[in-house]
This record gives sequence, structure tokens and C-alpha cells, in this order.
Amino acid sequence: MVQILDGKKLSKKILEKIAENVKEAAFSIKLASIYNEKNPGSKMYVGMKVRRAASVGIDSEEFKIDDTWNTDQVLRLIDKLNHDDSVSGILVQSPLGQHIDESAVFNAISPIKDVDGLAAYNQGLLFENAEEKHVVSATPAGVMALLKAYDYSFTGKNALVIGRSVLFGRPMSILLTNADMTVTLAHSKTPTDQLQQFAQTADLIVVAVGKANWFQLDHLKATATVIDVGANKLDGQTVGDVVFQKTAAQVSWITPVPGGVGPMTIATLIQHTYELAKFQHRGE
Ligand SMILES: NC(=O)C1=CN([C@@H]2O[C@H](COP(=O)(O)OP(=O)(O)OC[C@H]3O[C@@H](n4cnc5c(N)ncnc54)[C@H](OP(=O)(O)O)[C@@H]3O)[C@@H](O)[C@H]2O)C=CC1
Ligand SMILES: Nc1nc(=O)c2c([nH]1)NC[C@@H]1CN(c3ccc(C(=O)N[C@@H](CCC(=O)O)C(=O)O)cc3)C=[N+]21
Repeated sequence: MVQILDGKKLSKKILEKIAENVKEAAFSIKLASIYNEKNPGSKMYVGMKVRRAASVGIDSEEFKIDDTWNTDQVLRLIDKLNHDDSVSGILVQSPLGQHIDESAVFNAISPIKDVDGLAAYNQGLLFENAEEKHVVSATPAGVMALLKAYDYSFTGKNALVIGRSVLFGRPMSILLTNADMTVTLAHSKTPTDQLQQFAQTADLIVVAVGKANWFQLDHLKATATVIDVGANKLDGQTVGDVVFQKTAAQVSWITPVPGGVGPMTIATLIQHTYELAKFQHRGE
């Protein structure tokens, strides 16, 4: 019988702890979010992050851009926020828009305000496994926290990560490598028969392709764990990348959508905001 990795429950516990820490902090904390207001998903997710942050006593400031903005304008905004001591963390919600150079934007964020761990400085330290020295991308870090909360044993196990984005797949594959798993990172150029081979020997399968109800492979290991990162809108409902029933019937652990990775992403992002604010005020 499959067991649920309950991100909603764990995220509540994380937020309660942060609320206590913020109450005791002798400094105010503010999260600045930049997003394209024409993207309904971005508007919704930033709204959720702002509300959750407020619920633990962290302020927010939203910077809405639209498709008339160019990369330089966004870089100038980030430069302003980097130098604004009242701003503890800077979140750039992707996608910003086809014409914006997201990599240049992420890399312009001051490393000590990069709450999503997307700047090359932080991604580089992730490669070095120097985790105590840097911020890790919120969603993969949230997945690790969820697995650790259920005492997942990583060492020597096989992981299959499907999706290689800078936002999720790549940092996820490195985090799992750093945790001593043997990681296969698949993508759209991985032949389907190969994907089936990797899936049936995987102990951990992490799906982040951005296609509703896409993953439905058979012959999965009965002891396997499946992490569904997908957040797709289908007829007004949020559905994952994984066909839940068919997959849950085969494995031991699975995350639900909603209620799995999503809430963990938000809680982890807010935790990073608190931790970076604390670092910025160290020694006071
Ligand atoms: N819950 C949360 O907190 C978060 C959820 N998400 C969700 O996760 C999903 C992925 O997001 P993101 O990483 O930004 O997505 P991207 O669109 O940036 O990347 C999708 C990845 O999936 C791969 N892919 C696409 N089709 C296939 C296929 N048929 N077989 C194998 N691989 C395939 C692509 O391969 P290629 O590289 O070859 O193009 C690409 O690497 C989305 O639904 C997003 O909403 C993302 C971040 C946080
Ligand atoms: N720089 C950046 N960082 C991100 O973390 C980031 C991003 N860009 N771009 C888009 C994706 C998507 N994302 C989600 C966050 C929370 C939920 C979430 O909490 N969803 C609820 C359901 C919400 C609903 O009702 O639709 C759940 O899964 O329980 C989903 C998706 C973060 N993203």
C-alpha cells in the first residue's frame, strides 16, 4: 500500500518554526519578488509566497513587469534591490518572458539575497557540494527536506530525474549526487525505451517535465519512491506530471499534487529568506 509524502503537513511545521524565529529576530525581513504579471501562474504562485511570508511575519514587495520590459531594465531593478538594505531576499519568478535573458537576470542577484539559489555563484557552490556556504534552489531543496523528513536512505540508491531545467532538474540531480545516489538525468532527447529501462531500476523517480499526467510507465520497483514536481493547470485544476493512481499502485511512496512539492517549495523559499536576513544581520 503506497504511503504519501505529505508536503502540506511538513511545510506547515517548517513555517511555524520560521514564525517563532522571525518573532525573536531583532531585524525586519523583506522578500522582493519580480514577476511577469501577464503570466497567470507567476501571479498565482508569487501571491501564495507573499501570503505565506506574511503569515510568518516577513514583509514583501512585488515588482510586476510585463512584455514591454527588456533585460537591461530588469538588471537595473535587481541592482537597486541588491543595494537596498531593507531587502533581505530577491525572488525572480520564472518565466519572465521570451525576450528576457533569464540567466543574466538570475546571475545579477547578489548571492546573499538569492533566495532561490539560481545565481551561478550559488549553483557553482552546489556543484562543489559546499552546501553550508550557499543557498540551494528552493524546489530541489524542498524535495530533499521532504525525503529527509521521512528518513529516506539515499546512499548507493538509483535516482532517475526526468527534466534538466536550471530551475529544477539540474540542481536536483546534483543534490542527489551529493547525497551519494547514482543519478540518471533524463530529458526530451532520452529515447523512450531507455527511459523505461532507467525507470524500472530506479529507487527514486523525480518527474519535472511540465506535462500534465505524462508519466505513466509500468514495471516500477515496488520499493520505489516517486516525486511529482509537476504543477499544471488542467480544466482549472492543478495536476502533476505523474498519473497518480497508476503510479501509486506500483510503488511504496509518492507525493501528491496538490499538497506535495509545491508547499515545500514555498516553505523552503521563506526559510531561505529568513536565513539570508539573519546572515545579513550577523554580528549586530
Ligand atoms: N512545485 C513546484 O514548486 C515547482 C514546480 N515546477 C513544475 O515542474 C515542471 C517542470 O518545470 P521546469 O523544470 O521549470 O520545466 P522546463 O519546461 O524548464 O523543463 C522541462 C524539462 O522536461 C524535459 N522534457 C520535456 N518533455 C519531455 C519528455 N517527453 N521526456 C523527457 N523529458 C522531457 C525537457 O527536456 P529538454 O531539456 O530536452 O527540453 C526539460 O528538461 C513544470 O510543471 C513546473 O510548473 C517547477 C518548479 C517548481
Ligand atoms: N524562480 C522560480 N522559483 C520557483 O519556485 C518557481 C518558478 N520560478 N516558476 C514556476 C514554478 C512553479 N512553482 C510552484 C510553487 C508552488 C506551487 C504550489 O504550492 N502548488 C500547490 C497547489 C496550488 C494550486 O491550487 O494550484 C500545491 O502543489 O499544493 C506550485 C508551483 C514554483 N516555481
